[in-house]
Amino acid sequence: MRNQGKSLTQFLNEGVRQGLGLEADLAVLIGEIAAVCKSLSYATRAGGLEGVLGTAGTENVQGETQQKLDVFANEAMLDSLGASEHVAGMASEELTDIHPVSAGRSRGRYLVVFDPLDGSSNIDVNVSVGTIFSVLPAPAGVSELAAQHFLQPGREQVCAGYALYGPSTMLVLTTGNGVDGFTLDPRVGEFILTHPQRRIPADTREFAINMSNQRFWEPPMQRYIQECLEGSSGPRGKDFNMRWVASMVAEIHRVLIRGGIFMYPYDSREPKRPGRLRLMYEASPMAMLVEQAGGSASTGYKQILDVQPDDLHQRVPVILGSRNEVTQVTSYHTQTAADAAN
Ligand SMILES: O=P(O)(O)OC[C@H]1O[C@](O)(COP(=O)(O)O)[C@@H](O)[C@@H]1O
Ligand SMILES: [Mg+2]
Ligand SMILES: [Mg+2]
Repeated sequence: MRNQGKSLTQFLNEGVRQGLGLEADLAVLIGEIAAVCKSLSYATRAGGLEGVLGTAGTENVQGETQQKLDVFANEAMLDSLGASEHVAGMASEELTDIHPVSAGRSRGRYLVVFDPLDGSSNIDVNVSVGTIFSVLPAPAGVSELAAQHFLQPGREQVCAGYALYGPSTMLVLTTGNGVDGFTLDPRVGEFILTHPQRRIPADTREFAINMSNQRFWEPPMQRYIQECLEGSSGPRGKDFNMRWVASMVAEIHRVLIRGGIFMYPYDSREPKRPGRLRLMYEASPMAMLVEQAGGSASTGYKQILDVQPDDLHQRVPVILGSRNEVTQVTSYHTQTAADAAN
């Protein structure tokens, strides 16, 4: 077994001391988020032993069936971060409305938005799941926190990250200074820096998309995937590999480790819904991580981090990962839009 590296606590303390834009109260908040993720890792690991598998028999605001672990993870986040003096309020995939935190004390400086358990269709089949979080500045001097205070574009995030509950548990985060990955050492119960300053290679031969939706995609996406499938004998002149885990956390982790492009594009299954993934607690935090690691994140028409949310649970098309590949897809969108305008 290898020796211990730097712990998350040491890393955060150093970040604050070096004045690299990491404020002391944000560092404390990140430590608090990490602590909840640790407890969720243990719950996920216990699986059937603790009776956490299966559906909860309820639906969330989006009409999706909640798994027991969705509910448990949501409550764990609300309970733990509700006790933080740095949090003014929270919003979650599993809550219809915002969850203000104040109760008799001065309001914290941050809003935390999260997907408490991402990939919940994978829980019962023992495949990787995770927690995605986004930290935004809280408004100063408002008497009552409202949903509109959360509706900030991803560029405003002061921290974004995820915990991945896989063969090992990892915490991957950015505060705007690159992307660092930590592995939970189960022997000491600490997150240890194992993947400092990740960089996503600009080129890739690996794509991730749910191919079962192919007939519902727009022409630029049809073209891009068709060309990937044609491989070395097609216009791209190279063979591609495909992956689909159905846990965004696991897909983005793969992209951060070895490159690739991940897409959940617009599709016409439900025309009023501009995509499957949620902007505020799936797309935006992942887009910040990917951009901070040198990759790119787009809806096809604009950078995800520039999308102004108009609803907490807003959906958005997502195309992110290796920079040159994302550029290839967006160029097809731009071209189609230009052709339609002429
Ligand atoms: O059903 P599909 O198309 O495979 O959807 C998979 C996508 O849905 C999600 O699981 C949605 O997340 P939740 O489990 O938090 O609802 C993403 O992680 C993933 O990319
Ligand atoms: Mg999710
Ligand atoms: Mg979820």
